[in-house]
Amino acid sequence: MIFFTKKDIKFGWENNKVIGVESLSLHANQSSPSSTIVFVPLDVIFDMEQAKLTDTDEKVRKALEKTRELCIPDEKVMPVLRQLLTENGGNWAFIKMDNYTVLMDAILSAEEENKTEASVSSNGNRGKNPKVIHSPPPPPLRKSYETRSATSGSSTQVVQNQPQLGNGDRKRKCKRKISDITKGSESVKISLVDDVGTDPVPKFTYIPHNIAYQSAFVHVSWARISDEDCCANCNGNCLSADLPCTCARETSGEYAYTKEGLLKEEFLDTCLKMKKEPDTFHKVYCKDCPLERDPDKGTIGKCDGHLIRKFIKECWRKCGCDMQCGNRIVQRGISCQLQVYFTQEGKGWGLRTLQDLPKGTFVCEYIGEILTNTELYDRNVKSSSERHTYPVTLDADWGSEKDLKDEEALCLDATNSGNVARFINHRCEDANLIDIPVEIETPDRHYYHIAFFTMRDVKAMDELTWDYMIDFHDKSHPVKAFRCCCGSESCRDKQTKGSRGKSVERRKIAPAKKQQGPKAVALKRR
Ligand SMILES: C[S@@+](CC[C@H](N)C(=O)[O-])C[C@H]1O[C@@H](n2cnc3c(N)ncnc32)[C@H](O)[C@@H]1O
Repeated sequence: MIFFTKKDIKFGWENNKVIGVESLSLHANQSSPSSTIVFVPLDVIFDMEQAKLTDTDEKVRKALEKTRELCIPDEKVMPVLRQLLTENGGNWAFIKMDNYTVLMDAILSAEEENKTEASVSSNGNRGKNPKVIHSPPPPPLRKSYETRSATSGSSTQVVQNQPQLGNGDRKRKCKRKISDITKGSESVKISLVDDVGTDPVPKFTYIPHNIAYQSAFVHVSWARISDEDCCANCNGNCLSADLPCTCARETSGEYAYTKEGLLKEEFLDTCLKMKKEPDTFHKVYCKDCPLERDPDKGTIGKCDGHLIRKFIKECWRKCGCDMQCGNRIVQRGISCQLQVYFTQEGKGWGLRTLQDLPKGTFVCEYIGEILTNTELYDRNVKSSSERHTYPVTLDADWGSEKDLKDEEALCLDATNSGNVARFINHRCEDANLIDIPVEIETPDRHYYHIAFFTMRDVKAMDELTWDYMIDFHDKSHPVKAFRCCCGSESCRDKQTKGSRGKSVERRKIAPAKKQQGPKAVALKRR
C-alpha cells in the first residue's frame, strides 16, 4: 500500500475515471511518480486508518457517478464530499441519503457560497494584484439564520431558490438544514433536513434533561437513596462482577442490559407483551385517579386502571461503579446518529436513524418539562389549538401509591422545551421503538425517565416510530386524536380512512377548550 502525505494538491484523472483530487507526495521511498501512481481522494486517507480502502473507493466512485450524471465536475464534488465525511464521522449512509441528495445540496451550497465570496472579493480587491490560492479550503457548506427569536440559540442553514445544476435540467426545491438542533448539548450532532420546505422550522428550546416546570415534586437528594437503592461497594463495571449488585434488584437480580449495551431480549419481550396485551397483566386502580379528576366540575371519574410497568434501574451517583459501567446506558445520553426530517405522509416532522440499529439499542429519552397534571390542564386551556401535541403521562406506578397528590401526578411536556424525542411519530402496532420506564436518580416512582429502545433491528434511514397507544375511537377523550397516517397494515384508525373529506375535517378540529380536562393528555394510553 502506498502512503501519502497531504502536500501537493492537484486534481487527478485516470482513464476518464477521476478517482483522485489530490496527487499526494509519496512516502516509502517512491521518489518520482510513475505510471503506477494512484490518485487517492483524501477521504480514502481518512478511512485508511480503518483499513477500508477498497470499500471507500467504491463508495466514492458511486457518488461521482451520480454527480457526473448532473455534469458536476469531480473537482467540485471531492472537497465537499471530503468535508461532509469529516463533519459526519465518515457516515456514508448520510452522504447517500435520498439518492445522494445531501451531497448534491452540499455542492450547491458550496457553489453559492463561492459565488458570494467571489463577488465580495472581486469588489474588495479591485485594483489589487490577484491573490494566488493554491489549495483553497472547502467553502462553508451553508449559511446561517436564527430559528427562534428570543430564547433559542439554535442556528439553521438555509439554501433557497437554488440555481440550476450543470446541464440545467434539474430545478432544486427549497431546502432547509440545521446542522445540530441540540446546539451542542448532546454528545452527537442531530441535524434537521427538509426536502419539502413548506412547514416552518419547529420552534422549541432543546433541552437534554428533564426540568421541573413549577409545582412538580421531584425531590432528588442523597438521603433519599438508601443502601438498597445503590451499590456503594461496587467498582468499575457492575456487569463484569461475579454477582449482580443491589441495582439489579429491580430486575429480579439480573441486569436489564447485555454486556454489549443492548436491552436483554427477555426483558424487552415482556415489555412488548405488556404493551400488546395489557389486559393479560395485573392492573391497579387509583382511588382518586389524576386522569379522571375534573377541577372545574369538582368531579372524579372512575379510574381505567394502570399497569404496573417493568422498570430498568440504573446505577447512579451514590454507586461505587464508574460512568462506563454497563448499567448506565440511558444516563450517558444519545449515541446513535439521528436526524429530524420532514415526513412525506402528512405527519409533520419525524425522526430517523442514519445508522443500522440492532434490536435492544437505546435511542433516546423522552425529555420535556415536568408538569403536574393540573399544570398541563391549565396549559392546555391557555394554549391555542396546536396541530401537534407533545405531552406524555408518567403513570407507570400510579395506583400502587395510596393517595397520589397533585404534585406527584406528573407528565412530561415537550411542547416548548424538549429533546429530539418530541419528533418521534406514532405508528400503530408495528412501531420500531418501545418506551420503557427507567429509575435513575430517585427511587420515587411518580417521577422516572422514559427511554426508547429498538424493538427489532432497524435499518439506516428508517423512520423511528412509537405506538402512542391511542384509542382513535374513544369519543369521550377530551382531545381529538389526529388522523393517523402511520401507513401500518394494522392501523387502528382505519375507520376514518376512505373518506378524505371526513378525515381532513377531523384533523382540523381543535380540541374545544371547555372540553379539555385533566384527562387531556394527548398521548393517553388505551
Ligand atoms: C410528539 S409529536 C411528533 C412530531 C410531530 N410530527 C411534529 O411535526 O412536531 C406528535 C404529533 O405528531 C403528529 N403525528 C404523530 N404521528 C402521526 C401519525 N401516525 N399520523 C398523523 N400525525 C401524526 C400528530 O399531530 C401528533 O399530535
